[in-house]
Amino acid sequence: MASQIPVVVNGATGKMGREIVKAVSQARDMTLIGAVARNPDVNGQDIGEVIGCGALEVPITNDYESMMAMLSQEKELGVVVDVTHPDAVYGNVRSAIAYGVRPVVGTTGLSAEQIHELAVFADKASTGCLLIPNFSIGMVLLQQAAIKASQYFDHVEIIELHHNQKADAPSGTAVQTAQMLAELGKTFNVPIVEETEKIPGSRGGQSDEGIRIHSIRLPGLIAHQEVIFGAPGQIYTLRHDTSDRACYMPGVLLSIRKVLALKTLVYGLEKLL
Ligand SMILES: NC(=O)C1=CN([C@@H]2O[C@H](COP(=O)(O)OP(=O)(O)OC[C@H]3O[C@@H](n4cnc5c(N)ncnc54)[C@H](OP(=O)(O)O)[C@@H]3O)[C@@H](O)[C@H]2O)C=CC1
Ligand SMILES: O=C(O)C1=N[C@H](C(=O)O)C[C@H](O)C1
Repeated sequence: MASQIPVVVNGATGKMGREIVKAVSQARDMTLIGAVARNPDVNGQDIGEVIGCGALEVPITNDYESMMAMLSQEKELGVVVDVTHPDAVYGNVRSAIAYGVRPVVGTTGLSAEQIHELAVFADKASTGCLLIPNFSIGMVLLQQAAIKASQYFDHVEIIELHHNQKADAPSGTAVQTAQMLAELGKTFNVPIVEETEKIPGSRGGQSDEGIRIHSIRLPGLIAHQEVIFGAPGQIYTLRHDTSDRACYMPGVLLSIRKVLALKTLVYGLEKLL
C-alpha cells in the first residue's frame, strides 16, 4: 500500500471539525491519527463515537502540544488541520511549525500582521503551511469572476452572511475577496456626495482597500457571500451559497495533499488549483 498521510484534526468536535474527521477517515491515502478538542468532558472518548459516525479507534485529546510532538515522530510527514477559533489559531500554527508539522488552516480571523509573522516563521523553518479562508471551489470561482468584473466596474461592495455562532467579522473570505480586488491597484468607490452615518456602522466596515463589507449574522444561515458591482444603469451581482459543509471537503483533502510539497506559507485555495 502507498504511504499514508498522518492527519490530526484540531477543533475535531466543532461544525467543520466533525466533517473533516469523517472525510479524512474515508480518504484512502490518509490516516486520522489524532483528534484534538477543547472540552474536557470528551477527553479520551473515541472521536467517531462522539460525532456519531461509529468508532474510529481515535481517542480525543485536550493536549494539543503532546499531539504535535507525537505527530512529529511519525515516519511520514504529518498534517494538522486547524478549525478552531481566531483566538487560538496563531499559537496553534506556530506550535505545529515548531514541531515540523504541516498546518492546513481553515480558521479565520488572523490579522494581516499575524499572517506575515507566520509566513516568516514557516519560511525560516522551510515548512509548508496553508491558510485557506474558504475551501469551496464555488467561492474560488466567484472570486475569479469578481476580479474580472473589477476591471470594468469602479464601484463594489461585499455582503457576507453567516450563522450567528460565527466568532469573527468580517469573514475571512470577505477580507480575502477585498484584497483580491485591490490587487489590481485601482481605487474603488470614490464618493460623489458627503455621507453622514446617522447610525454608526450603517455603511458597513471599510477594508484597508476602501471596499465596504457588510456582515450579517442570523440563525438559519450557513455561509453566503455577495459581491455587488454598480455602474450607471446596471448592477452585477455575484453570489455564493453553501447549504452543507460537505462543500468544503474536496478543498480540505486537496490542501492536505498539497501542503506536504510546500516549503513556505501559501494563502488561498486558488493557488493550489
Ligand atoms: N476555511 C473554510 O472554508 C471554513 C472556515 N471556517 C472557520 O473554521 C473555524 C471553525 O468553525 P466552526 O467549525 O464553524 O466552529 P465551531 O465553533 O463549531 O468549532 C470550533 C471548534 O474549535 C474548538 N475551539 C473553540 N475555541 C477554541 C480555542 N480557543 N482553543 C482551542 N479550540 C477551540 C471548539 O471546542 P469547544 O466546542 O470545546 O469550545 C470547537 O470544537 C472558524 O474560524 C470558521 O470561520 C468555517 C467553515 C469553512
Ligand atoms: O465561520 C464560517 O462558517 C465560515 N468561515 C469562513 C470565513 O470566515 O470566511 C469560510 C466560510 O465563509 C464559512
